[in-house]
Amino acid sequence: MTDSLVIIPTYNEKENIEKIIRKVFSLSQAFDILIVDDGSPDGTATIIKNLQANEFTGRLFIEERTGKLGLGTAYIHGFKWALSREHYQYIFEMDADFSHNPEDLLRLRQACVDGADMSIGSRYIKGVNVVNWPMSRVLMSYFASVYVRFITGINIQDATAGFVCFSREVLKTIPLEKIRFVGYAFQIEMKFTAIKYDFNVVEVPIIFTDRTEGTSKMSTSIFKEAFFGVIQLKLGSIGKRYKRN
Ligand SMILES: Nc1nc2c(ncn2[C@@H]2O[C@H](COP(=O)(O)OP(=O)(O)O[C@H]3O[C@H](CO)[C@@H](O)[C@H](O)[C@@H]3O)[C@@H](O)[C@H]2O)c(=O)[nH]1
Repeated sequence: MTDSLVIIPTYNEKENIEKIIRKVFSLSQAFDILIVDDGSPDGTATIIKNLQANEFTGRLFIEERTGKLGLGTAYIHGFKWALSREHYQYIFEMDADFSHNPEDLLRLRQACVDGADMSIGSRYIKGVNVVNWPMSRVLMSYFASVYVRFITGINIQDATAGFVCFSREVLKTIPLEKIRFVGYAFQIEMKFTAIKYDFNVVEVPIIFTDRTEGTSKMSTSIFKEAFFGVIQLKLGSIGKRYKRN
């Protein structure tokens, strides 16, 4: 039984999903995987269920939801699933499309073993480590983090990062039912809230490589949610007490 669970949300990832599952299971550290699939019309779930039944029973899990409900709620669903199983001490967020290198799971885990409560795979600690994104997307993502720092005051270089290791304690403490954002603002909200609860959040440098298979689900509404969401987060935190039980 392993203490580490990687949660991977999926929507139409049939080109990537089998490869990423095999890669995670080939690592030197044992990880379980939970996929949260939103009824992908391309049949992603069928691929996962076959692997689960034929090769990876007891290590690979799937939660299926009916329809595209967003990245944030997929992770909240996965976090609750993980918390209901006592043995998971390190719970990860990772994309399905290899933009996050699964090898880096080991470094993220080690940062938490060494004392961090939450470790973030960060593209912007030492310059800009993004491969194959158009310049417009790099600039948007980089300046999104500058904007988040400016408005919220949190000292995180990569505020929208989606490659994260949480210690169990962080997910037990953050009131998950109050996390309100569903797109990339969700990533900002989780980091902001963990810092407000005074957890030790560290950034680990990674190289982010844009997907070569499948398509991004980034949209204008997700961008807008993040832009205005940051202001809402800041205003909503004023006068609020973040007290651990
Ligand atoms: N279940 C579910 N999964 C989803 C949904 N939307 C996206 N996903 C899954 O979430 C992962 C990331 O989605 P992408 O659409 O590939 O994200 P991206 O545009 O490459 O965004 C990257 O950059 C963002 C901003 O920096 C990051 O916030 C994000 O995590 C990711 O690393 C993929 O595994 C994708 O299948 C959804 O509504 N439901």
